[in-house]
Amino acid sequence: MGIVARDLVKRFPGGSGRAVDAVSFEIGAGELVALLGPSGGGKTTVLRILAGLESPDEGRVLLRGVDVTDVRVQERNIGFVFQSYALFRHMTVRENVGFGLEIRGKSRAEVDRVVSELLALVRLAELGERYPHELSGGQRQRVALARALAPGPSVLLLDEPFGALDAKVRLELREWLRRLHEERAITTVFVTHDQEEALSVADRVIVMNRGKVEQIGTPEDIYDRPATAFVAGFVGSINELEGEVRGGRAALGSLAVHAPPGAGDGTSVRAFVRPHDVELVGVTSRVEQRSSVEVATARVERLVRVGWMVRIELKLDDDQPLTVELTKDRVAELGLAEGEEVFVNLRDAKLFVQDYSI
Ligand SMILES: Nc1ncnc2c1ncn2[C@@H]1O[C@H](COP(=O)(O)OP(=O)(O)OP(=O)(O)O)[C@@H](O)[C@H]1O
Repeated sequence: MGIVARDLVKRFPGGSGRAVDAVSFEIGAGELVALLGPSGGGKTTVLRILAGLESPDEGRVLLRGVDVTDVRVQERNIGFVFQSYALFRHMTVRENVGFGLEIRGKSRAEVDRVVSELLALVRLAELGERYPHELSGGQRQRVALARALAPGPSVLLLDEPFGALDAKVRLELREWLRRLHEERAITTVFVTHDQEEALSVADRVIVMNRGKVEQIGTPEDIYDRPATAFVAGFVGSINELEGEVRGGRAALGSLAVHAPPGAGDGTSVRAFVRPHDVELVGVTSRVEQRSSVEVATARVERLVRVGWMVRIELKLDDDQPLTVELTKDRVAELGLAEGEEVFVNLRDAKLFVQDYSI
């Protein structure tokens, strides 16, 4: 096992409760895992406890099978990269990457060899003599990663490593991190509040909220089988509908979907619906027949064009909002316009009765 966190608890003086509340997980050697959650959820604190920068009030940390809870940060053999990990400004790229090796007393030849190898790995071989201010943000983060990798850590911890970069660079670095991981397979944990980043890069995702682990699973588990209402709402959903079980069906305004098993009539339910699970059948005045008994009517409140996608904000008969995303071509084909009435249908919904999920 690469990393084991066992029942970690952390309270901060003056804090209102537990910043980290009985957090346990196991990360396999060579796994790439995302710690995902909203701001203040406890992700950074967990990462700092793994690193040894913070000590837990309770619980243990094991790295490669060894209990390191009481081992100092310098002796944990960990590499870190933080969001704004400042490089040494007066040092070139090569000197920055080699710094950790120099202070460990490695020979000049050894430092040169490792630095060249890492600069090739992070695709910066040509820029070794530059200074940090002569690099782009994305290049600087790659230097920070090379520097973290230089001493040969067994674990790499990244705290929002791409958080400060613009969307395009973030996307490139994500792919690059995935490739780097395929080449090196160092056990890696990265913190992010960006669900897309977590789902597209990680082997597994740990979702945290209010100091607790909500779910641990593969990106598919998290997206397709959310364990809690929090996960369903945080990952991928922008529609939340309320309703109740009636006649064996979950009635969500004028829509109806399968009811959670065992939920009797009158049970209140919350449904989370992905925008692509809403089917927009057509404009009522132009559709001859309802294609299914489950189809409901809704009014188009707003059409928001975002690149080649159009976000369609609907209002159901009972005034609950519902958002659909379609391509521009599909919107043109359907002849959608604000103020029109349309037929909608739900292909899928994640239903929760309090904490109970199906
Ligand atoms: N040094 C500290 N002293 C007091 N409270 C702290 C300290 N560090 C974190 N906290 C509190 O602990 C809770 C968890 O914070 P943490 O930074 O771990 O969350 P996070 O999920 O990483 O959020 P973010 O994405 O905003 O960094 C928050 O309520 C925060 O205010």
